[in-house]
This record gives sequence, C-alpha cells and structure tokens, in this order.
Amino acid sequence: MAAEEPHLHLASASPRRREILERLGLRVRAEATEVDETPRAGEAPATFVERLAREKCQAGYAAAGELPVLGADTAIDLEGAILGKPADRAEGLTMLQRLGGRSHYVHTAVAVAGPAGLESRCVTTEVSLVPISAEEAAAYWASGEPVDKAGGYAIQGRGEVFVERISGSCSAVAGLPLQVTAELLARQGLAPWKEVRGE
Ligand SMILES: Cc1cn([C@H]2C[C@H](O)[C@@H](COP(=O)(O)OP(=O)(O)OP(=O)(O)O)O2)c(=O)[nH]c1=O
Repeated sequence: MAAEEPHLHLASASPRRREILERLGLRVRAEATEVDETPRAGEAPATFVERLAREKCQAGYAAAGELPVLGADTAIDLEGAILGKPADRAEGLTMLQRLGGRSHYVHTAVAVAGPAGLESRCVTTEVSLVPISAEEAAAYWASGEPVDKAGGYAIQGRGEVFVERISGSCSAVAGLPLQVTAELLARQGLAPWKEVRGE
C-alpha cells in the first residue's frame, strides 16, 4: 500500500473519533453518514447504540470502496433514559443539571467491516459527576464545548472539571473505545500497534 493511501474509511463526522484512530497510527479517510438516530420503542440504550454503530458502518460501504470501514455511536444512559446530543441550549442546561450529583452510564458501540465481515462491540463506562449549579451549567454551555457531545459534556475537555469518578474506558466516553477498536481492526488485518512500532 502506498504511503499516502488511507488504511481505513471512518463513517463519521466526529473529529474525536478521527483523533483516537490516528493515535493508533492509522491514516483515516472520514465522511459523515446520515442515519436516523431515533431509538425504537422500548429499545435498551446499549442495543440502540450498537444498532446505530452498525447502521453508520453499513451506510459508509459505498464510499469506502475496498477499505475497511468503521462506524460508532455514543449515548448516555441515565437510569434507562437515553440522552444524546442536546438539541439546543435549554436542553443542554437541563441535561447537565440532571447528570450532576449522580452516576450515569456512557455506552459507545463500534462496528468495523472488512474482509472478516461486520463485527461490533458495545463498551459501557460508568461516570459520576459532582453536582452542577445552574450558573455552572450556563457558563459551561457558553464555552461552546457541550453542543455536539452526548449528554452535553466532554470528558476530554473542560467538562472533566465535573467528573468525580470514572469506571471504564476514557476513550470510549470520548467517542471510541481504543482497546476494543484496536482488537476489531486487528481482526480485519489492521494491527495498529505494529504500524506504530514500525515507524
Ligand atoms: C460524553 C461525551 C461524548 N462525546 C461525543 C462523542 C461523539 O462524537 C458525540 C456523540 O454523538 P454521536 O451521535 O455518537 O456521534 P457524532 O454525531 O459526533 O458523529 P458521527 O455520528 O458522525 O460518528 O459525543 C465527547 O466527545 N466527550 C464526552 O465526554
């Protein structure tokens, strides 16, 4: 494979997902997909994110050509309720205050398709946030960071000031579980740690 050719097609508009894959030493070509992100009636949060990750991956097939393709989805599970990205400021402030002072789960699913077929995994991480006042939520919203993040906070950014404890994978909360993703990629013939070591 020529040095400039991408290793992987990322069916996503998320800069975080691209950055996490680039940490593995992969050259990534990314293109957003359009899938309906509405949960089905009674659908469990982990089932929902895994279905969406697979749908995003499949939606990327046409643009991927011969390359392996990766899709992912992240949602917050607050006592069984699914929280996605806030639709607007009012929803963002409400979400943050609901999440403050308690624990929630972050489900991130990743789906990879390639020579070995389509495989997916869901990774669940428990996050506890300190209580968040209305003033703190408003100031955080004004930073611009929460707008495109599930649950309205970013653990990899300023949002970590609210994080009291995390049990699980930090990269999964930020959009892509690094260890599980590397495993799925290796099964498709992409062994990123070898790429990194060889450089
Ligand atoms: C909780 C949390 C979420 N997020 C982000 C990860 C995801 O990009 C986003 C959840 O939205 P998603 O719908 O999973 O992804 P997306 O719309 O950003 O990208 P695409 O569908 O094109 O792949 O929230 C963080 O960056 N940090 C966090 O701490």
